[in-house]
Amino acid sequence: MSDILEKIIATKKIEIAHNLKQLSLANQREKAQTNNQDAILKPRGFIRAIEQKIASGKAGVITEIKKASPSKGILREIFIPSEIAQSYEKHGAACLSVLTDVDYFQGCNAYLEEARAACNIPVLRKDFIVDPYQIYEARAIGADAILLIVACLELNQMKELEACAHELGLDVLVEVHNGDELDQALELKTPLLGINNRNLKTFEVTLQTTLSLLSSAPRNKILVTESGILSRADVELMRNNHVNAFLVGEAFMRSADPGASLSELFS
Ligand SMILES: O=P(O)(O)OC[C@@H](O)[C@@H](O)c1c[nH]c2ccccc12
Repeated sequence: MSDILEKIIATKKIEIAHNLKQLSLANQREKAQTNNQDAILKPRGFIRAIEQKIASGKAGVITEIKKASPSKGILREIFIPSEIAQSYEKHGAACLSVLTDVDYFQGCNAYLEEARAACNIPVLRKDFIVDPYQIYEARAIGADAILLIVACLELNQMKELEACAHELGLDVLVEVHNGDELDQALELKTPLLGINNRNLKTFEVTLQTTLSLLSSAPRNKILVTESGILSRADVELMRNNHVNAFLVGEAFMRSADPGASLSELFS
């Protein structure tokens, strides 16, 4: 595991222990199950939304709501998740990804709740998930999908977390950085496979990461290229290589009008 990831996970474990004292696992699960019975809060199909965009010949873009990151610091001073969500939806985003990590990304659960309430598209809880508690919590705050990062999980643990998510009706995005991680990710059921172009050890970003793993990914997977998509040339390079799903944050967060930048990048 890389240094920064190790640090984040150590902090995360303290956060989980703290949250468990505020709200028990049983209570968190009950909230999640109550949401599944609610017309507005029940899961919106995350994978389906991406598939529909791709089937209509468009890119399936997961647009991110992220105030800051460990590698770049503050990305956006005036940060209103509900407005950003509406702007993304209006300009054709397939889904949202909302950072809920407090300590390293300046996110929070309320941002996800606000963003989801302001739109009709599915929302991924972008966080560092290492415990089923966080999956119940994700559903309890209205998330439609979760992220599992292979670099910070054992295979058995990952399978357990995936099963927990699926039981709650959550979709799963599994994230890899290299071939070894890809092999592990293929042991999961989810068809949604994210390739992160950011090296978590050096923070170096290269789209080569996605290109180099393409030939190892089975055709039945939906590949999502993640991080460092900044220009139309980047988008074109990916689409020419049949990568049609994208996860983009920084390029939109630095823009005065995130939705307008989405249109510019993908029109
Ligand atoms: O802001 P960018 O370079 O467009 O990247 C978005 C997204 O890929 C990135 O935020 C990310 C990918 N995987 C993560 C895991 C945790 C936190 C953040 C991430």
